[in-house]
Amino acid sequence: MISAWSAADVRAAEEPLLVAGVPLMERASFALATVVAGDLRARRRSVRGAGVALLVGAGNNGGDALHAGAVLAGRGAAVTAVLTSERFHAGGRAALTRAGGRVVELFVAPDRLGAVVRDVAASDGVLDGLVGIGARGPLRGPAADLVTALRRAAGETGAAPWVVAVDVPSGIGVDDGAVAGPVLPADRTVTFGCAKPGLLLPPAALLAGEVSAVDLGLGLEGAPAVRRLEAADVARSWPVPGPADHKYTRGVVGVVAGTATYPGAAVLTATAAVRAGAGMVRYRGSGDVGRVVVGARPEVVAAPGRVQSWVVGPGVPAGPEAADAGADDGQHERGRAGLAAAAGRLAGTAGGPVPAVVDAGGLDLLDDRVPPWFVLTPHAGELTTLLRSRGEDVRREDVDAEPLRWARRAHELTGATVLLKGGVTVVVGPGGAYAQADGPGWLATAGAGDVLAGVLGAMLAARSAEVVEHPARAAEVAAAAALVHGRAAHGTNPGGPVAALDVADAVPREIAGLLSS
Ligand SMILES: NC(=O)C1=CN([C@@H]2O[C@H](COP(=O)(O)OP(=O)(O)OC[C@H]3O[C@@H](n4cnc5c(N)ncnc54)[C@H](O)[C@@H]3O)[C@@H](O)[C@H]2O)[C@@H](O)CC1
Ligand SMILES: [K+]
Repeated sequence: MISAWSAADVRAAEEPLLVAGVPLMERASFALATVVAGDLRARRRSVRGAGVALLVGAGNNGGDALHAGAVLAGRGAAVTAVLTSERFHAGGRAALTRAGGRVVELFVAPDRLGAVVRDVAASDGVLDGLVGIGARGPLRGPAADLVTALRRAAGETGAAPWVVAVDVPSGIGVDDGAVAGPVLPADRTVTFGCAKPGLLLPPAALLAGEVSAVDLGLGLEGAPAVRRLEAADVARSWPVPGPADHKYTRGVVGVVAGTATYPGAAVLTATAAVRAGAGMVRYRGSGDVGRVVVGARPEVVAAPGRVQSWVVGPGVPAGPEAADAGADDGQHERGRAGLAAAAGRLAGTAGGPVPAVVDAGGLDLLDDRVPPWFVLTPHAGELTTLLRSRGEDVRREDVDAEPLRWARRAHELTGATVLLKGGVTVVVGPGGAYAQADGPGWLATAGAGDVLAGVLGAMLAARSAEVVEHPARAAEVAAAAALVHGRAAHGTNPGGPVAALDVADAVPREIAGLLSS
């Protein structure tokens, strides 16, 4: 698991160590230099003679870059620091100069920007130490001008140098992942003490490259702001069936999905649930769709009975007009019944509440407040509609710009656990926030969301009572489903296009791989 703490939590954890005289900057900058030296060796065989540019801001982030630059200069690199502010880390500058590095004071000669940009762009490696966790708002002043000019140069020539971000790519929203101004995209981020939320959250996470954390022994306490599950976390909590298990202990998934015109979503959802290890999949939607589903997956039972998680809505049209016009094949009514059962409100039926996955058209069927063991799985457009229906003045662009904020708002407004689909999937529930980046861009294809809903339905059914009793678990299970789904997409055709049904078909092999590694 990767855990990210807020800037304030990191500062609070650093404080006692600094008071005790622990040389945190020395440790951080030496580790940074070691990583950069490794990259330079991998890219051009040797550190000696490599051209390294340091982009240096006013604070300790610039100090880290200067000290790391001094270490690299000591190993024979040709290091140039570009100072963007009249304030800079004096000790770092002195160390760099002693080691033979050069300093360019961009802040006293802004007219040199063009020449500086050419030199930086031609270097073998760039360390971005403009701002770190002390940043206030988007980059401004000479730092912003420099990054803007470097981005423009990269756009014009198509050639961008290797960029290592110091602690974070300068200018990202450290705590919220926002990108409100110019940011130099990094190939790698070397982060200190622990990951920061902005390194996991979109859109900033997409600018961080590969993230490596340097352990500073910070002793962070309390819950992290954002987590990211890794394969081992998912494997550790996977309910591997034992000899005493049977289909009801494995979990039965009830599915209401698709319409007669669009039965594919139902096939994909049911297939994914079967493939993810459901004890049984019960199709509870319209009869016409049910025949298609059973034709595709003979394991599916199209009859009433016990259900341990519901999946409601994939491929079901949204909007009351659809139901009025009969275009929903009566799926809205069946979906409502499934959700009432999941909430434990269905009169006359045995069994208590069970988890539910609510997707696409199912999102229209929700009461104002729903239990936290309901996992809503909207994409950004659907989340916008959901939020607007509850009085929020929000546009799709706002959700794209701040996915965590708006997923959290939807959680607060509905009470549900919210899984916001995207290149990075964000999950917010009573158990906290997760950000998963497991799937390739190729996964953005029709039907992929139906497969995710089926995988999540099976995973919730297997943990049905546990999730209802401890709803904080719902977010973790949802994040785990995103991981399985994303990795299955990689697995089905590494580096190339994927089809949704192929992703579902790759799920069993992916789970076996997780469990055996
Ligand atoms: N506190 C510590 O003990 C450690 C801190 N470390 C480094 O120190 C960093 C934090 O240092 P600081 O607190 O000095 O803060 P930063 O270096 O992140 O930046 C703050 C400085 O940048 C300027 N600034 C703020 N917002 C700006 C903006 N939007 N545009 C342009 N300039 C802006 C401010 O004038 C301020 O002087 C961490 O990110 C990390 O790199 C590491 O050396 C590890 C130890
Ligand atoms: K930085």
